Amino acid sequence: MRTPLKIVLVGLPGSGKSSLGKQLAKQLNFVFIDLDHLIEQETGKKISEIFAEQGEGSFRELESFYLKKVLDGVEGFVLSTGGGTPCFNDNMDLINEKSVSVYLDVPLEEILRRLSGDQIGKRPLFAGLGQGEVILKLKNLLASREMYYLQSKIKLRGEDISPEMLISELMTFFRN
Ligand SMILES: Nc1ncnc2c1ncn2[C@@H]1O[C@H](COP(=O)(O)OP(=O)(O)O)[C@@H](O)[C@H]1O
Ligand SMILES: O=C(O)C1=C[C@@H](OP(=O)(O)O)[C@@H](O)[C@H](O)C1
Ligand SMILES: [Mg+2]
Repeated sequence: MRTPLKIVLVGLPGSGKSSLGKQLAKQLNFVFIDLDHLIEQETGKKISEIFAEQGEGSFRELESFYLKKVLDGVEGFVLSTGGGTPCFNDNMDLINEKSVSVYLDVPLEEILRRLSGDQIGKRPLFAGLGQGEVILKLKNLLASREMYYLQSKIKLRGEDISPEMLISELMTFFRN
């Protein structure tokens, strides 16, 4: 595999971008960047506070700004985006121009299992929703976002996508 690289993970909330990104970066000895975490660090505010105080529009502007900054930076990183990142402004085009994009396509039932409990409260898009409403929200998000996710260079489907699976797909991608 040609290294170093820029690897960007995309997918629905709960698909495992943040968790898998961290593990993948460790295995590849790359820098790990979580876009939400970076925004929180740079603004000194939680994502939920930005949504509540400034609205989603402001969050999307911040998200595009920091995405561009990371993509323009030095190679050798894994970037975990937020679920909406590829779907606003020209973000998906930029991601594909500057990196190897990977779509984590996890079945909705599995995402629903993962997003129960404390995980919902951390995600403003799901705040205050009951179980039935969460599945409806996920279905709606997938319907409107899949067209962006599917533009990814690598697509992985499964309930438990491991760093090893991803590394194997990356090697195939670069062989072809
Ligand atoms: N492969 C997996 N199997 C089971 N649970 C997982 C897996 N990957 C992530 N999770 C759990 O699902 C939740 C959401 O994962 P996270 O990495 O934050 O997703 P994302 O960043 O895509 O929203 C977390 O509680 C995490 O521990
Ligand atoms: O899907 C979305 O629009 C969002 C997903 C979140 O990230 P995760 O996908 O890591 O939950 C975070 O960026 C923000 O709450 C908005
Ligand atoms: Mg995340």
